[in-house]
Amino acid sequence: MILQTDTISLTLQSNRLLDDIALEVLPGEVLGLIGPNGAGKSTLLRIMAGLLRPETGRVLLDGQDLFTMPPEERGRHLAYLPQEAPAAVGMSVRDVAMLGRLPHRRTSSAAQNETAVQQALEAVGMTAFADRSSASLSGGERARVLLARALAVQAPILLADEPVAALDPAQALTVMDLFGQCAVQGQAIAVVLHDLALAARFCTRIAVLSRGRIVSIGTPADVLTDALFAEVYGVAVRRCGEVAVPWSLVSSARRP
Ligand SMILES: Nc1ncnc2c1ncn2[C@@H]1O[C@H](COP(=O)(O)OP(=O)(O)OP(=O)(O)O)[C@@H](O)[C@H]1O
Repeated sequence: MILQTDTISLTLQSNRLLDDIALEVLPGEVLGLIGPNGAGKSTLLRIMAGLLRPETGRVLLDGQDLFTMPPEERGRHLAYLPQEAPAAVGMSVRDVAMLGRLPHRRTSSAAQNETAVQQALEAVGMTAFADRSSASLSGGERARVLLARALAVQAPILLADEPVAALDPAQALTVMDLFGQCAVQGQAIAVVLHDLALAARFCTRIAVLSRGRIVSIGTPADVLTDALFAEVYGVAVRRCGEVAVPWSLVSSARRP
């Protein structure tokens, strides 16, 4: 399945949050969405997930307007991992992951749902935690359970908002590698990241948002240039091999 945004714009409280965003997420790719704080990444992802209506423009799923689709059908096609989620008090880790199966409640058997949840918990290394209260988890463990909930949907499109922000380097690598495997199996993945080294390593394409506009899109090598770091983030970088390390501020006045 292909997810497209067709020149999306959104203004809230006189703020132009998104401006003419035309983007597509293709099967087999991990599309990284990067950009400074407040650039509009989460807002864009929420619109792409059908959780927020754009002011103008459309979101198309294989050519069909996402907002005309029955919510359960949309939920089977698109899995969304939010940047933050309230603690699921009173629910076990397995229960939280099972929430990912809600869009399938009329179309899948209990055994299919159970298998999907088991596979998702295993993929994020949380099988041993299945019976634990989700409220008792560490921040990184909670993030992995939320990812398991999204994986349990088994949707052709996965939209993940900062899925590795709370993870240690080994867990972050594991999750990004998992996204790569999902893409190889044909899923279309869009992921918001602040870790540009991980974006460079694992994303097949990167789109850069700044002040609600896409200012650059392409392969990591094409996009993550020194000029981009200076223009968009206002930082100078030093190169350690292939990795660009933010080193000093160049112009705080240019930052959003
Ligand atoms: N309901 C709203 N009304 C007005 N402004 C809003 C609203 N929701 C979000 N914004 C603003 O829109 C901008 C984009 O927010 P968004 O969360 O999409 O940014 P982001 O790129 O994901 O940032 P971050 O990297 O900090 O998570 C921010 O300046 C935010 O304050």
